[in-house]
Amino acid sequence: MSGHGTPIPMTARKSGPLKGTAAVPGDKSISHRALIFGAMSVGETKITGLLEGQDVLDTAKAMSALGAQVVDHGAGNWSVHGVGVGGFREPENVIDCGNSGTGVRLIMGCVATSDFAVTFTGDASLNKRPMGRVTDPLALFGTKSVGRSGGRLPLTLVGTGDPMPVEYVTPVPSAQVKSAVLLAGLNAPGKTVVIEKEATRDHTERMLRGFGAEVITEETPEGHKITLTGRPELKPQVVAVPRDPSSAAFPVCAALIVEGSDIMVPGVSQNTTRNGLYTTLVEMGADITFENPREEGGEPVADLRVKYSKLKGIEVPPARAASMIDEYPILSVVASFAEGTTVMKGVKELRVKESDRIDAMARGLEKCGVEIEEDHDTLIVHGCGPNGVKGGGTCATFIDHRIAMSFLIMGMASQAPVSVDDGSPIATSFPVFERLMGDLGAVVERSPA
Ligand SMILES: O=C(O)C1=C[C@@H](OP(=O)(O)O)[C@@H](O)[C@H](O)C1
Ligand SMILES: C=C(OP(=O)(O)O)C(=O)O
Repeated sequence: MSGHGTPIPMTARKSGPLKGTAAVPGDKSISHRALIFGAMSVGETKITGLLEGQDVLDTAKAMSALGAQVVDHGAGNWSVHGVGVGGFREPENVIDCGNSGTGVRLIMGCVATSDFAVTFTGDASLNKRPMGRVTDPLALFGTKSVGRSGGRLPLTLVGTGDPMPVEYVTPVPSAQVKSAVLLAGLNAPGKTVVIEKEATRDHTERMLRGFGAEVITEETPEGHKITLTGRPELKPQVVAVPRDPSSAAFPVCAALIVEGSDIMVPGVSQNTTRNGLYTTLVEMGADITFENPREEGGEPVADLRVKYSKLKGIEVPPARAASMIDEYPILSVVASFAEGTTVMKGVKELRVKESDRIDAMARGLEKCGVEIEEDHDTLIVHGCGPNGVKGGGTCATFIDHRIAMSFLIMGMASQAPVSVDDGSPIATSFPVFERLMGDLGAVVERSPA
């Protein structure tokens, strides 16, 4: 099992108006996939703007262990010399995916239909997360797995060299599950079909098409149906990774709650499977203008101008959850500064992320003087409105980058500073968070343990 490094306690204090441009790093979902699809292509894929967060670096290492040649050329420029669909070799060692659910679940998919075994592990957070949601559908191809109780890591997957094509209805809204099945289907004969009741992020479908696979998506009475034709020859691509809307959420939300702020956040995805937070913020009264709409790296993007805003609480439609699943922690911070109540229902998937995010946010918000209500599938935040958020808490982050960043953003607008016990996981998805927020005028610092 990998560790997650020495804890880094951090504190954020009430900050002056935030000003300037926040150019956030590359999209994490697309970065993982660029490396994986590059490794499954025949020839050299060139990637620019790759997110060099630990989650993605762990996927790069895994692709090397499986036989691809992965080269870091510096400044986000990478190349992957792929081995083709069905061309992976048995790794000599355990594959350690660190903190990354996306990494481990997608890589399980892409080795499931190869004729060898792979053992996977991760850090203390990843090793608690459910893997049955991926190993169950992979078993339909003929793949076997043995893990710890509850199907948790460390886990050995015994791939099959003689896979069956599969039709699978996903029982949870999860792009990771959908992607694992489609990746396994790449090396299966015939057509692999995934049906999801609620559409989840569609980067796998878009990018696989870009790499030359036949992927058909259609709306059916059963749900959103994706059909992949197996055993394509994937063709190497030049991938320009767009900026990550889930990382952009942090400076955007900081600017909304820190008085007098006015910032630009360029290149934020408007992909409807990812932009639920931005729709929600506008409904809450956020002053955000979407400038210069265009396409970047195959994704619709816009430059966001964001100004401090007086916000009101709203009820977030549960049907929007998949398109903003990683943004509920920072939304609950914004909701704390709003006037009125924000109701987030249909969010039980948050309980199986890097931490139980409903519990982690609820406990930290209470410590900072915010009144909340929760049940298994719901988080309700009673906004402090004109009274302001007291702050003053030291919040536990449970090896979860989004919990750490959310509470630090809260500290930038609270009456008293907000601390987190460990900001080290921020490096998994947003390694330049401290510098970027500091450059905007935020006061965030490493505090003595
Ligand atoms: O496919 C992906 O890249 C991701 C899917 C989401 O997870 P689920 O598919 O498990 O909801 C999301 O939370 C994660 O950060 C990235
Ligand atoms: C849930 C997340 O990532 P993963 O599932 O890849 O660990 C996230 O980044 O918020």
